[in-house]
Amino acid sequence: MGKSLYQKIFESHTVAKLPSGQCQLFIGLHLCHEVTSPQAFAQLREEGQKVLFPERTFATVDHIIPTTFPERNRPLQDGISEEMFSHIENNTKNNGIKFFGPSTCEQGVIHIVGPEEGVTQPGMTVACGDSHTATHGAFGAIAFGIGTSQVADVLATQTLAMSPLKTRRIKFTGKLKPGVTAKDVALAYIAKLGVNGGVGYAYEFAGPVIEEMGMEGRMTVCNMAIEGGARVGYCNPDEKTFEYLKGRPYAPKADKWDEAVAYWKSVATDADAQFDDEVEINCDNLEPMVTWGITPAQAIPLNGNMPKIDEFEGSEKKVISEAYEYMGWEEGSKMIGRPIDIAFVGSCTNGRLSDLQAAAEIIKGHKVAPTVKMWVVPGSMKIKVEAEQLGLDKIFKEAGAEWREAGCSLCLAMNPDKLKGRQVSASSSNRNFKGRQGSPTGRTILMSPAMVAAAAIEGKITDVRKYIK
Ligand SMILES: CC(C)[C@H](C(=O)O)[C@@H](O)C(=O)O
Ligand code: SF4
Repeated sequence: MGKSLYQKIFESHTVAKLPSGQCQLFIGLHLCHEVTSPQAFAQLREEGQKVLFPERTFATVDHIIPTTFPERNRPLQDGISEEMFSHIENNTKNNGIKFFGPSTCEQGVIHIVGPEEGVTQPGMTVACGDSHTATHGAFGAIAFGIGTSQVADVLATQTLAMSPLKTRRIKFTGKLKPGVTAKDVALAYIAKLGVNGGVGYAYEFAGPVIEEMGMEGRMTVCNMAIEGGARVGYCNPDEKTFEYLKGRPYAPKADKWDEAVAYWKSVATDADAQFDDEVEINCDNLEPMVTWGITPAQAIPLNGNMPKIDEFEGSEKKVISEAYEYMGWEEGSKMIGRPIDIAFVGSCTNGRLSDLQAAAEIIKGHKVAPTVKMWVVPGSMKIKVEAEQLGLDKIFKEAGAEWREAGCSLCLAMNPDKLKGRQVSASSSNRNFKGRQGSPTGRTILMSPAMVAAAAIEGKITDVRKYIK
């Protein structure tokens, strides 16, 4: 019987069976950011341990770094942020770990930098102290988030104690209509399967819609796996994957390339592989999606109605009521037409070049509504440079948007970018939890970058398809 990519990679990276029944899994690539690593490095120091394979860890600074000058200048005004920044700089320097920092113009959100530098490759196990690590699964890797104590385990042993997950293949069939994007696909599967639907599973994203999608779209789809409860989400590697990686700084060089591609091809799911579960989602009639509530699963098609509280029972009813209470909308009403205050294009979900291009295409020749502030935050410094070479910065600035430096920015607001009071944000990020964007009463509406741009123009949630040229 054939095997899935998940099974192949998990088995080939298992170095031992532990007395606990778990497997000791070798971690090919470890990614680090400033929030979840300082304690792990401190633990190693206290225990007198060394980083076993420093060449397998790569780090950057993303969450706390301001996206404007002079706030970005060191020392950072916020003491805790400055401390985290110095820790990651010193810890990487003292342990011989590569740091993609702002001074070398390689900095960015870790899940954007890994693929961009070519350190993320098919067939790998990838771990990072961050829940959105499944992003790297877009390359045909098993990638998952870990906690700080596990970060210490990886630094010291390059392995983790893990149990294999069950597998679910989600086949996206049909064809996306114009104006419908990878973000809408992501919101659609989470809305269908629920925020806990993927608990205990690795999600394989497959089918013609995924095959058609570019690498950046696949990263968006995988990025949000955890929002549907799945710690791992991946796509099978194909020619687009190899094309994306070719020539990247850490990708295999010419003499090693063919060998690498042969291995990468070998890890793809076999035609006769069995899954614990299979789901099909037809995308022919998929509409642009928007969230209305406080979880990414509380998402509806743009022209749809929000649910009525009475349609639900038990704990589900409680979550729905809580969402209405927090957001302050009338139950059963629509999201289209609701005013927004902030429009945010960025994050590891939708802060890549194609996302900025999609937003720029919509906003070109228009102005941001006077009631709205629009922030465009490239996911990495390299993306910023590429976007500027294409003139995207000018398009945004002419429209009245702010063009910023790379970082997580408003996605989690662990930096100066924050909502104020009850502000409503149209956001291309991945989480709409209560208080997520820096104000304890702020409200987040998740959507695609193109939808954010359209909302910025009108000052309210609107149909992006009106603006497709
Ligand atoms: C700060 C970090 C641990 C966190 C995560 O794990 O995802 C953050 O990136 C987020 O998106 O909420
Ligand atoms: S961009 Fe947002 S989701 Fe991604 S790592 Fe940063 S805070 Fe987390």
